[in-house]
Amino acid sequence: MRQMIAGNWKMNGTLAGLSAYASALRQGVEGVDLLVCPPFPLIRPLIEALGDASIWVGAQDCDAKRSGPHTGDVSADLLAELGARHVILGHSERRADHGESSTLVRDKARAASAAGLVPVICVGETEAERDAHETETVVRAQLAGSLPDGFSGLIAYEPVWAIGSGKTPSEDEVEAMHRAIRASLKKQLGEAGEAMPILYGGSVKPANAETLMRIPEVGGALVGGASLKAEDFLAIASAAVRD
Ligand SMILES: O=C[C@H](O)COP(=O)(O)O
Repeated sequence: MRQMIAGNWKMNGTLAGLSAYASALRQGVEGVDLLVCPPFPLIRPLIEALGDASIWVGAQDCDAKRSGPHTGDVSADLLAELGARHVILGHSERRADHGESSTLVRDKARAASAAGLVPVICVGETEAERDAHETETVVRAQLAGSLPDGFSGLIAYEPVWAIGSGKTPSEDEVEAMHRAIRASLKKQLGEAGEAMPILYGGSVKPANAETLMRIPEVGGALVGGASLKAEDFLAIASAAVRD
């Protein structure tokens, strides 16, 4: 199955740098789905800079409510109107920095789906939870709490300790967690859980992408730091499995 390589710029990127990035990305990579999630203000300019290239643009968060007196928040409906196609939800940085619970993530996923966006829901254990051998329990609980009934979208497994650290789990560990997530998805969603893409995220780089993308049940990557340089992002995409 075609893999998805998604870039999460986090709080990085500039308007001034968009044109060069988009030109480089427009060279593209065949047979792989590409998604770039810049900060909110860059969504529309990036869509325009990418023009007719088959590259999706998404957001890094949305609010759970459709509209109203919520200063500083951004609705899923507005993101969809801007042309965003996906929205990352429940990233560990949102869960940690903004105290987002799985219940809130679930409500955001509902709002995103209602607006026609494709949610990419993130789950993953901290280093302390891993050391306490609680990885599967934590991730199962996050899935149970974060996915609305009838959820349709993607999952990203991101061990928190692997994010931006240069460390990754072993291939066996990644495979075991992706299989555990698949089992949870089937249990929660039935048939819909069987084919739902499960991305891996956490220190994916051009040097390790080929190894990671060939692990069974890995449906692509959610890339942070390495998505900021178009050449690195494309190198990772080149390592993805073709359809
Ligand atoms: O959303 C992306 C992840 O947090 C991974 O970030 P990273 O590739 O910089 O480790």
